[in-house]
Amino acid sequence: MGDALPPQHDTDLPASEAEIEELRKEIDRLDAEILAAVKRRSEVSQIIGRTRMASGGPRLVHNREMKVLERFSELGQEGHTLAMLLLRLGRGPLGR
Ligand SMILES: C=C(O[C@@H]1C=C(C(=O)O)C=C[C@H]1O)C(=O)O
Repeated sequence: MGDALPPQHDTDLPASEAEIEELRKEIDRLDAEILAAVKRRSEVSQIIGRTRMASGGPRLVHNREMKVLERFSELGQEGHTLAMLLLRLGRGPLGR
C-alpha cells in the first residue's frame, strides 16, 4: 500500500499527470475494497443482531458500539460520523 508514491517536496507539484492517473486507479481499487468491506460488515452486524434478538436479547450492545466509535475517532469528528453510519448500516431497515 502506497509503495508507488514518489518522494514529496514542498516546491514540487505533488504528482505528474501520469502519477495522478495511477493514484486515481489506486483510489478506485480502495473504494472497491471499502465498499465490499462495508457491505460485509453490515451483513455480519445484522446476523449478530438478529441472532441476539431471536433469543430475547437486546438489539444493540452499548459498550461494543462505544468501542467502534472510539476506534474511528482516530480520524477525528468525521471518523466518529463514519462509525455512526457503519453502525446504522449494521442495524438494517429497523435501525433507521
Ligand atoms: C454486531 C453486534 O451487534 C450490534 C452492532 C454493532 C456493530 O455494528 O459494530 C455493535 C454492537 C451491537 O449494537 C455485536 O453485538 O457485536
